[in-house]
Amino acid sequence: MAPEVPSASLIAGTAFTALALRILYRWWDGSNSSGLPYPPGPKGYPLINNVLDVPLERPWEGYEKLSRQYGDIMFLKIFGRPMLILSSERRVKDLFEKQATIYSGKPYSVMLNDLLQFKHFFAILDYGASWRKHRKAFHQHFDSNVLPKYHPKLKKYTERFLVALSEGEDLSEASRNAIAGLGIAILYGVDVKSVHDPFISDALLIGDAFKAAGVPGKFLVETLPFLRYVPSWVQGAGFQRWAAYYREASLRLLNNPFQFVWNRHKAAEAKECIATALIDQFPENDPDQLHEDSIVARNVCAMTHLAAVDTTHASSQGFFFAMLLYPEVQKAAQEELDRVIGPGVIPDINQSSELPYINAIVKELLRWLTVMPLALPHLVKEDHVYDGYFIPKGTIVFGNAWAMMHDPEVYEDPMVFKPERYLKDGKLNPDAPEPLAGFGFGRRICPGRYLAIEILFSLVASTLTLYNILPPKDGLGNPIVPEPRFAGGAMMKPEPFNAIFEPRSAQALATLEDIKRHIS
Ligand code: HEM
Repeated sequence: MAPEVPSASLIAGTAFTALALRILYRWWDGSNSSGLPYPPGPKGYPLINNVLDVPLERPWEGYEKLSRQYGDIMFLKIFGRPMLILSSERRVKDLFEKQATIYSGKPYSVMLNDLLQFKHFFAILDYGASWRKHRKAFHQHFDSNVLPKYHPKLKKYTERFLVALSEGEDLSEASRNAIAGLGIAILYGVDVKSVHDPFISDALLIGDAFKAAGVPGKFLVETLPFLRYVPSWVQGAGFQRWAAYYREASLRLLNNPFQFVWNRHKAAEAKECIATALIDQFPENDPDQLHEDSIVARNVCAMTHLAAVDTTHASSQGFFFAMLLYPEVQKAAQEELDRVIGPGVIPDINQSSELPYINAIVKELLRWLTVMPLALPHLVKEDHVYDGYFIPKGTIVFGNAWAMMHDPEVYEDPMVFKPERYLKDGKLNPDAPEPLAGFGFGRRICPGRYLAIEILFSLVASTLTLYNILPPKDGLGNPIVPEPRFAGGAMMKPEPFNAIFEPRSAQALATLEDIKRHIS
């Protein structure tokens, strides 16, 4: 008997089911409309795809392990959202650099942009005309050729740090005060002495929120955006209450310091700084343009404030921690300082080229403690075919900076802190790899990297000139050397630790006394 002709509704039902199954299968098996495969990656499950493959704790290490199996370009999907992990210089160059027009977007984050309202000063997260204006301002104020004008301030805040150590202040707080104080002075021309000053405290608060929100997979609302409409009183909507708390600080950070300087500048009472330089460029006779430029200027200051402090502070903590674990590195550095500059004499930042070992310590610090191990994600702006693979528009791309800077093929004994790897015949080796992946990639590379390196150089050189950095002792007088343990969400830094700062010599004490006399 001939089979019955299916009714119209049966056809529609069957077609719908077939289509749904096909979509599900594609989601699952990795095929796509281009006919080309996605880059290799773990298979995952229908609907949730690779959710179970995503490492939430120390994700950089988890992805590095996965990439040993799947390769240096690895593709995953999270609830249908494509994600790419690049783990080698070659892949980073090919995509972030050579295809920069496609690979320089920033993913839209519901938590960051909408719930925390960071979108105001994260207009920079977009990749368009507005971003170019922001980026131009960053270059104008942070390229290496303009840094000398900040050197007197760098010296002043470094000296405050050295004195704080001599007075037994908490190491982490002292270095944060110095770095944040320097940032505020450069940006807003204001001298703050403590992280408890409201000029700084909002930035620290926002930094905490940013670090939490930056962990991929931390908030379900990123994957299921409709959750943003759930009212905060609903059971399980703790993320709404969390966001409301930080939202207020984000608006204060954006507006208050800048407005304060603008008002003072109008009264001719502001000190010269980046904010006043930006204000001076405002087109007074074009209200629309003035409005737009004033938003960019606020964003530039707030964004820099936020981007500079926690990162550089985490790196500085990495240095003090490394000195406890590697006393021989400390000795070698002090030998160079005493020989080239003289005992108890703090080198000027302009003498940097005479101190290859100190420079090598800074390089090794940036590699060993990769503060931003997965840097920050980029977004693919259009479909792209690369090396026979299809990479769809909307893919979120991470460069695994940690994996690149701990690749044993490039850095022998990658877990060991070894400045010598950058030296040859007592000089910096021009053929040694540059460990800069921790500053991100391509057109989005950190514009503050030159300043960060100068701050670190200044802290390293001056501290080692004046102090021996020693582990604390137990009741029997035995040194307690900390375990090399690093805390990390989106950012990596050593777990809290203690260190003793012992003035190295009579000359060092005399220098400290001299600083105390002239410091303001
Ligand atoms: C050790 C210290 C620092 C580290 C490890 C660091 C790292 C990074 C990373 C990984 C990115 C993302 C790059 C990308 O998307 O590919 C970034 C962006 C940025 N950094 Fe830094 N940074 C540091 C210090 C600073 C300082 C001192 C400043 C300011 C003076 C600064 C300002 C910025 C800004 C404005 C961006 C956003 C650039 C954009 O999206 O176009 N950073 N940084």
